[in-house]
Amino acid sequence: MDRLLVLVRHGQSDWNLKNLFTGWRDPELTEQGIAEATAAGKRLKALDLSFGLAFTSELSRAQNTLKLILGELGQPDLPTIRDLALNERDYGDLSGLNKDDARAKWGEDQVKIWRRSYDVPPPGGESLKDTGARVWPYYIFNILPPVMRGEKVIVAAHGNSLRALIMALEGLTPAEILERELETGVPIVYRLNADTTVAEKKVLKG
Ligand SMILES: O=C(O)[C@@H](CO)OP(=O)(O)O
Repeated sequence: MDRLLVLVRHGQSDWNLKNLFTGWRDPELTEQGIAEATAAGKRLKALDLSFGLAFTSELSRAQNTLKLILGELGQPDLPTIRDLALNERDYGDLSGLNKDDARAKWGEDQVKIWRRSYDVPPPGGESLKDTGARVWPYYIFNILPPVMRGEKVIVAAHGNSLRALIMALEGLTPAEILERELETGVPIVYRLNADTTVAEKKVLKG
């Protein structure tokens, strides 16, 4: 049975372009982001992939990325479940601030800790661990069952909500996840073993 799971971070958003902490704020895709999502759809189509079910967050950059991908695949009406559990990590008080301005104010090291450490939350926001505490149960109870039934699932979400998922899926340590970056609009294709571990992983870069 093909236990297929595709994870894709949304295409470039307006706030990615402006270098602003985004979190739960809801900017649109840029033209480049639209092109990235379209290209992601074409790459999945070139592999002859089609899906039985899609998941996305409550944020429009992820929803619109999914829509563009499904359009390319000729599956615009694919059943899609949206859930807050897949939203980006909440950046709290940093949301809306420029990342370079934050480095100038608090220092490179502190900003890296807020952005990439496992368990240090930014003021008023979530750490990656906090994000994992909502993403991972959602994965186990909602996403994994259809994957294991062979329904072929695509998840369009966010840099940090997907890093939290990937950490558990690939069994990465806090030190390993610190260095893991996800590019916008690049699908990661997983095939799972019968025991839910990863059998195969392919990153679909252009
Ligand atoms: O701003 C954000 O919400 C995220 C993703 O774009 O940024 P970072 O790379 O700092 O985690």
